[in-house]
Amino acid sequence: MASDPTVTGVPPSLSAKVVGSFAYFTVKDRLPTILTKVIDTIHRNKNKFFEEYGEEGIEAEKQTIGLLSKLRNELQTDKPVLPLTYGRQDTEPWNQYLQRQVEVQGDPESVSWFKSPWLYVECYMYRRIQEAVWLNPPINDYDVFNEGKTQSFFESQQAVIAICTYLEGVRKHIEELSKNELLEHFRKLLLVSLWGNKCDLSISAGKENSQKTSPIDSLNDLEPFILVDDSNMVWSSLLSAQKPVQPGKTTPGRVDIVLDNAGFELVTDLVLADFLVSSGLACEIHFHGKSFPWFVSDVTANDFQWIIRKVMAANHMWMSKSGVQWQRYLKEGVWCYHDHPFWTQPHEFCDMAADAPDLYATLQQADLVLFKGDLNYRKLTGDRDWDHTVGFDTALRGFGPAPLCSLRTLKANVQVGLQPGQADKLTSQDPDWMTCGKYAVIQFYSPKSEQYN
Ligand SMILES: O=P(O)(O)OC[C@@]1(O)O[C@H](CO)[C@@H](O)[C@@H]1O
Ligand SMILES: [Mn+2]
Repeated sequence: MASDPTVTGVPPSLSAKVVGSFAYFTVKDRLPTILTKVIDTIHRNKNKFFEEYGEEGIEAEKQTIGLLSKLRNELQTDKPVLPLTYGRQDTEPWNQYLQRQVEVQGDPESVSWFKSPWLYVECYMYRRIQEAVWLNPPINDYDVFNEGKTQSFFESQQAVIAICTYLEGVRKHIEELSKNELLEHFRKLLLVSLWGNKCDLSISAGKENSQKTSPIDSLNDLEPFILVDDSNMVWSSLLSAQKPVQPGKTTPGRVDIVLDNAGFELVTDLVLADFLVSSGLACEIHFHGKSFPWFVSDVTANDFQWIIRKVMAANHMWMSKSGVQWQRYLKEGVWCYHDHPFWTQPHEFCDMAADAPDLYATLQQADLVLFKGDLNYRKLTGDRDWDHTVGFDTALRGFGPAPLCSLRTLKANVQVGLQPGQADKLTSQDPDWMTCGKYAVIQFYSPKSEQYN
């Protein structure tokens, strides 16, 4: 059975019912803005739908916009959350989750947009956007967020070139590197992947948000903004995953990366993954993405393949060489991409073992799981009003399929694992520290934690 949100000792979920909170402003302003942009995108593509599908395309465009306008109205007038109607594999779990909320909140009327957990209604909005698209063939495989994701990649070209060039430099000398040099490169590429998370399009409500400068050069300046840095434990977990195969020879472990955003952030993740394999720190990388467009900029299978094709086809030697290598890793099965419906559901991750046991079992096979981004952090910690000094392990509430690490820039007001006084100091310096995207954490937890202390 999934976790009961009323359990004593567990703080309440963040919610728009707290007027003036970040959740409140998100539901009141940011979500309707995102919905309006989606409607506008579909409308702008009317001619394209006509060219592809004739009158049927126009009709589908009209119907989709009708459903999305209705959704925006439900949100803005704080209507109860409605069950999903379109039958997909995930419809039943979504409707069961609604039922669970009704039980917790008392009656269906109170499970409304402004009165329910923020995490739940925000995820629900993306699922309803997709329902509106799925219900309207022939445009039912249209990705309403595609334009922003591809634009974010093209606008980050210089930064992509910079990190691919850096990667090539490391790869060339990889055999000669000392352990300390390897550690230094590892930490740099971990940080590049961490700061890559600044480039999401949901926090900016779809407004352009790309990387313009060289990410390697900015690392030193960004160092003071890392509030928790467990990178040494991540490194130790990789070393202790090395298993002896014969005297003097070891084989590295498996790393899973739970991806967040497409565009520049995805490139930083691929570069890190390439480094882990080519340095012998990992033998296999499993990427986990979303099975439909999610939170504006999250990676789907299409985005994943598209970006590798684009990097391969680039007009820059080291960039295209990286792309060719990544394609090879995929072909050889050294890298693989998975999606699972659980990633596009509203559950806290402490529910995963009960509600998606197959996914939990998959993650248990990893030696290290990297969780990218803010939404994953919210789900790791249940998006609850935790005291900032509560331990990351406590906030995980039993979730721990394998040693894991969150690489996250702060864009929502949940943060655990800080030192006493640290949050107060930040609040006095920078009242928006939890939501402005300027700060970051590298937070590690291992179910076998004694090993890393
Ligand atoms: O998970 P990501 O891409 O780092 O961030 C997603 C995000 O921008 O969307 C939500 C705000 O509406 C928050 O979870 C977070 O701020
Ligand atoms: Mn995202």
